[in-house]
Amino acid sequence: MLERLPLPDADVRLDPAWLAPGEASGLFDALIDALPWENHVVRLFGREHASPRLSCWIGDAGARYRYSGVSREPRPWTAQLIALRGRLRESLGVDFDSVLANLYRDGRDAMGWHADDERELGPAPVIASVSLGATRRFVLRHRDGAPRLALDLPAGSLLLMQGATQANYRHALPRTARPVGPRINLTFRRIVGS
Ligand SMILES: O=C(O)CCC(=O)C(=O)O
Ligand SMILES: [Fe+2]
Repeated sequence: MLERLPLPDADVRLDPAWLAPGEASGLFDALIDALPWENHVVRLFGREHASPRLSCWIGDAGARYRYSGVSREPRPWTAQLIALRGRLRESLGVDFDSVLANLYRDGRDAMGWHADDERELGPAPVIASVSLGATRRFVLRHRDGAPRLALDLPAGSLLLMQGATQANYRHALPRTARPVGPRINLTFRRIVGS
């Protein structure tokens, strides 16, 4: 069951057990082999850095997307991701056209503070985030500085961010010194007007 979290100026919902444990681990094993994981290079203050994770952008042929300032053509859907997209349509009534897959190999891999507020996603993006593998902490912070909220995202969890969430909050997946195994996160998105 998706439960709405007590965050003002946002609409964030969490189901910690959206997938059964066996389904989540089967999907993790399938995706780690099936997806063409890449180490994207990001430009920061004029310098190029390998981003601290592997990723892969998948979507319908028309779902062009700008990411780190570069317009990307998506990779084609895999059978597992088509099935998962269908499950999300049933659960949420939302038809996603693309998914950004991230692979955090260990606790050194992370994602910095950002909002998924690219123009392509429209004024009130709906983002469905499915986590597989190791549990990692996810943090949200209001653009005013507070409030902030930390959540653990276990394997099989579904986190939904919609409404004014991206306009008013940023989120991140911090590094951790704790020994943690690999984690896959899938953020399903819908490109408005594509
Ligand atoms: O790994 C996560 O849980 C967050 C990923 C994320 O924020 C993104 O892909 O935009
Ligand atoms: Fe994000």
